[in-house]
Amino acid sequence: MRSSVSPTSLLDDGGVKRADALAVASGIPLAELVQRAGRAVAEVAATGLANGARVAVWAGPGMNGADARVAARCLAERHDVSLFAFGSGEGDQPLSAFEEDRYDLVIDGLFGIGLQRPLDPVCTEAVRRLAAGGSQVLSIDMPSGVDAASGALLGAAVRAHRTVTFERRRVGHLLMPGRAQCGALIVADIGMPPDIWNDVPSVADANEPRLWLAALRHPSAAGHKYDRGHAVVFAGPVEKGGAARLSAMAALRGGAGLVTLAAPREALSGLSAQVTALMLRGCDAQDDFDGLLEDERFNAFVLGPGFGDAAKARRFAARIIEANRAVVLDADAITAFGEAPEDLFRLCAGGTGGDVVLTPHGGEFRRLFPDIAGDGGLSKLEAARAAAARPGAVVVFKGADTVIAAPDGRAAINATGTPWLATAGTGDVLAGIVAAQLAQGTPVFEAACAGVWMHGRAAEAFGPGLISEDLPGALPQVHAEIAALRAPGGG
Ligand SMILES: NC(=O)C1=CN([C@@H]2O[C@H](COP(=O)(O)OP(=O)(O)OC[C@H]3O[C@@H](n4cnc5c(N)ncnc54)[C@H](OP(=O)(O)O)[C@@H]3O)[C@@H](O)[C@H]2O)[C@@H](O)CC1
Ligand SMILES: [K+]
Repeated sequence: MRSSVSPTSLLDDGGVKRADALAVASGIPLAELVQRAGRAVAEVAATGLANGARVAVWAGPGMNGADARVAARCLAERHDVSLFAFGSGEGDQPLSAFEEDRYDLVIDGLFGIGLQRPLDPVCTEAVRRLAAGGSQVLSIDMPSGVDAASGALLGAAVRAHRTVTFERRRVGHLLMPGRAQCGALIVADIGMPPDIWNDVPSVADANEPRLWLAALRHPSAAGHKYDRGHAVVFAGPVEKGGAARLSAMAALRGGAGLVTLAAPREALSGLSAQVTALMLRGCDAQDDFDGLLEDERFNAFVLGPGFGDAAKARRFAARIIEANRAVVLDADAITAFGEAPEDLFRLCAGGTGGDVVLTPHGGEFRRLFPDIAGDGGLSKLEAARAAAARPGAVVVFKGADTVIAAPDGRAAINATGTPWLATAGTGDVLAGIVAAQLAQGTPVFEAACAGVWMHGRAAEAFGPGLISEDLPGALPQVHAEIAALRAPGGG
């Protein structure tokens, strides 16, 4: 847990409470914070609402409900507002009287970070009625029913079109399924004194450029291709060559100066018909492989996409790690250790430990870390963090809410990407983009974070209809975006 909160920081309940306490100690009463939060909600709510629009506001028993009551009072100046109360506190009607289909907007202020248990039957019934109708829904802080600490649904939960939170996001805003329940997330500034954040604990970060921008190596005008490293992607049998080729293309577009596809000789002619900027090299016997490792210019490796042969994958992985070279182990290279993951962990512990990136999706994660995956009490963030500590490698736990975790406890949750990324070959591309960062000398955690962000951003830039082959071609736009952020005055 870091003790200094930056804009990428994600807070838990304790962090929010600490921020509140420090703000109070600095002279802002809690009631004033609630006023500011409520006014911020009203401001977001009013966007796009015509005068006289019908608005239903749900108010729960805690401060989430208090925010809702302030918002209701502000909105009542121009709109037709009905307040539905649950638990203590006044309202026009009890929540049990809520009927759907009559409102232009429903504001959900039942529970925020204080929700610790499933919604009770009255709230559950209101959520069911809301879901059955067609109203726009704005949740305050968290959609009620979602656990702010993990993004888990505690039972029935509001599905919002928009969620407005305050100052800093919570883990549940980024982890699925909570993230999907939030809809569009708006972070409102409620004027917390900036210096309080030095004393607020952060549980993790959102994976955004400001987290790793300063660590990226960037091509310089006077630079040479060798300055940007030489990545090697191992290919397997010819019929699986597409995966390694995708990975290698992504490494090149990702910014590696040179990329070599190292393939069995029988696969070379098939590959050579389909590559131009990539270099090819035969790699069958141990001597071929040793030759690669002896040449220090090859400084980042990708092993796994379309590789096949599990025994060979284990051997290659062992030698690369023992040689302390940066490597992304993906797909077949992860599966190869599925029977005996402790062999992989031992290897990582024996090497530098820092320059190994494992990129499991859910199924591969379960095979490598069955006990962690089987612990239903752990969020995806906690699972990734526990996994990274075990082998001493950076773990990229993939999915719609990819978590990147380092052995030293740093962790980030990704927020870029589209549902179109769930298609064959996108994982191969990700491995290549991460390798490109490693080849350029970016430190391993930042390399993994940047690669994951760029991969998702490339998918967003391409848009619907994406297939994995489109991703490398979308990377130039992403590089341009990053370059703009680095320019004086950028982000
Ligand atoms: N800095 C910031 O970000 C700021 C944040 N602010 C706002 O404060 C919110 C957090 O407020 P909070 O701590 O009062 O918690 P909240 O979510 O209202 O719920 C607690 C209440 O619900 C009750 N309860 C819980 N579960 C229940 C269930 N299933 N069924 C029934 N009851 C249940 C629980 O009762 P208890 O568990 O004690 O029995 C308690 O009464 C935060 O989300 C944000 O909106 C701003 O106002 C200021 C600045
Ligand atoms: K809420």
